Amino acid sequence: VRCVSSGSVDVKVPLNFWAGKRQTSPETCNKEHVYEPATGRVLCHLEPCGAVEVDQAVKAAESAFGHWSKLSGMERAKIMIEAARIIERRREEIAEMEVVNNGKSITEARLDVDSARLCIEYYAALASTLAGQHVQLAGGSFAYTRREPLGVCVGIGAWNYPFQIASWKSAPALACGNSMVFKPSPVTPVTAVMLAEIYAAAGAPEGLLNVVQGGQETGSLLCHHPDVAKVSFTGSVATGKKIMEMASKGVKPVTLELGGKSPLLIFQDSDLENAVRGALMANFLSQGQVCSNGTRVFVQKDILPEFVEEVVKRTRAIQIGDPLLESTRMGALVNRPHLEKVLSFVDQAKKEGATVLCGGEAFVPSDPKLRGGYYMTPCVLGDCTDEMSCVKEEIFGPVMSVLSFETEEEVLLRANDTTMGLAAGVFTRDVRRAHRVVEHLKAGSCFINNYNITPVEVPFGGFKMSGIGRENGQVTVEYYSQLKTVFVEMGDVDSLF
Ligand SMILES: NC(=O)c1ccc[n+]([C@@H]2O[C@H](COP(=O)([O-])OP(=O)(O)OC[C@H]3O[C@@H](n4cnc5c(N)ncnc54)[C@H](O)[C@@H]3O)[C@@H](O)[C@H]2O)c1
Ligand SMILES: C[N+](C)(C)CCCC=O
Repeated sequence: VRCVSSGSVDVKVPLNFWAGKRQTSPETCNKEHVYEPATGRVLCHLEPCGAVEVDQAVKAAESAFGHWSKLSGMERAKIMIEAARIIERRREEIAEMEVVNNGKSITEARLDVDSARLCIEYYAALASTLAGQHVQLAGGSFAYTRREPLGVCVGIGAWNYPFQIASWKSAPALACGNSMVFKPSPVTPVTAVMLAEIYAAAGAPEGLLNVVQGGQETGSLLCHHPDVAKVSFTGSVATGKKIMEMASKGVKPVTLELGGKSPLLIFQDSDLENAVRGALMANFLSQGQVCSNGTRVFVQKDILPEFVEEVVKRTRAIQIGDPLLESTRMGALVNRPHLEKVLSFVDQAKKEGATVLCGGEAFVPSDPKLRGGYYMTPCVLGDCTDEMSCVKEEIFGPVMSVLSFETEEEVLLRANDTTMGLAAGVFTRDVRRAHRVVEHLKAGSCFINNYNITPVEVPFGGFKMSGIGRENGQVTVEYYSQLKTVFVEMGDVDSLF
C-alpha cells in the first residue's frame, strides 16, 4: 500500500544530522527551496550549514572515530548488517522519499535502495577480512603491515542517486573503521539523513555518519577542514577539479566519480533485440541523468535502419508520468533549470543538423497536479556527427545520439575521442571482437552485451577526466585505509656509527 502520493508530501523534519540526532541550523535567513520534481511544488526548505555546524559535525565524527576504529571488523559488521536489515524493512518508505525528492520512477528507486543495502552488506562482509602482511627479514627479524583507517572522511554527493551515493561512499568508509560527514546535493537533501538515522538505530556510535546540508560553500568548508582526512566526491568534472585543488592544500586523498560521455558500439553481428534493450538501458534510466550513460550510440552501417526503427518504436512507448505509479517508466527531471538545459541541447542539435527521430519536447501530463512538473519526452537523435555538441557534451538527460560507423578500427578511434572515460559498451556475437574492442576502449567500466549494470562486488569508476579511484568492489578498501609498516628487530642494532 502506497504511503504517499505525488503532491501530498511536506518534509518538515530537520535535514541536518550529527552527534546521533537531527539538528536544525540557526541559518534561517539562508533557507532555500527544495522542489518536488513530479509536481513543481516546494517540498521542504534547506538549511545550509556554515562553519560552526560543519565544525560540530566533524567533531562528532572525530569522537565516533575514536570508538569505532578500535572495534574489530566483526563488531563493525554486526552494526552494518543491522543497518542493512533496517533498510530492507524500510525499503518502500525510502524509495518513496527518493521519488518525491528526485523525480525518478518508484521502480528504479526501489532498485537504488536495494543497491545501497547490498553495498552495506558487501562491505560488512569485508570488514573482518581487512588485514596486513607478515614479511620475514634477515636474522629472524620481520616486518608486518597494519591496515588502518584514515579518520574522518567527507562524502559529497550528486542529485541523481541520492541514497545510493550516500551508501556507496559510507559503507566502505565505515567498514574500514572511518567515520563520515556526508553532504548531499542541495537539490536532493531528503534521503541521506534517513541513512544516518538508520545507522544510529542500528547501534552505531553517535557521530559515525553525519549529514550536513548545503551547497558549494558548505562543501568547501568540509574540503578545507583541517580534521578531515579524505574527500570522496561524486559530481561534475568542473566541481571535481575544485575539490582536488581544495584537498591538495591539506594533501588529502580524493576519490572523484565524475561525468561521462560514454560510447556504446553496436556491431552488425549483434543480437539486435539485446542491442536495442542495451541502448535503452544505456540512455533512459533515471530520465537519462546517469553518469555512466552510453549516450553516443555507434551503430554499424548495415543494421542502422533496423536498429533505429526498433529503438524509436520502444522509446515512443516509454510511459512518462507520475513517478509514484507502478506503470511509469520515466518520471520527471530533477528541476526546471536542468529540464531547460536538456531541451536546449535538443534545439542546438537540430541547429547543428541532427534529426529528431522522436521526443525531445517538454511533456505536460494530463493529471492536473503534475502540470508544474519537469517532464520531457525521451529523445533519439539521428544523423549525428562527431563534432555536434550533443555528441561532445554530457547532456545528463534522456537524449540518445545515434551515429553510424563502418569499421572496428574507425569506431574505436571515434569512441575514444573524448576527454572522459567513465564507461563504454560493445554488442557483438563475436567473442574475440568483444574482448579486442574492450581492450582498446579507454573507459573504467566496459560492458560486453549489456549496459549500466553495477553489481556492488565490482569496482566502478572512471579513466581520464571521469575520475580518480574506484567505488565498490574489494579495491575500494585501498581508498579508505592506509598501511602502517612495523619493523621488528630480533637481534642487535647494526650501527654504522
Ligand atoms: N561518476 C559517478 O559515479 C557519478 C555519479 C553521479 C553523478 N555524476 C556526475 O555528477 C554530475 C551531476 O551532478 P551535480 O549537478 O550534482 O554535480 P555538481 O558538481 O554540480 O555537484 C555535486 C556536489 O558538489 C557540491 N559542490 C558544488 N560546488 C562545490 C564546491 N566548490 N566545493 C565543494 N562542493 C561543491 C554540490 O553541492 C553537490 O553536492 C554529472 O556530471 C554526472 O555525470 C557522476
Ligand atoms: C545506473 N547505475 C547503474 C545504477 C549507475 C549509477 C551510478 C551513476 O550515476
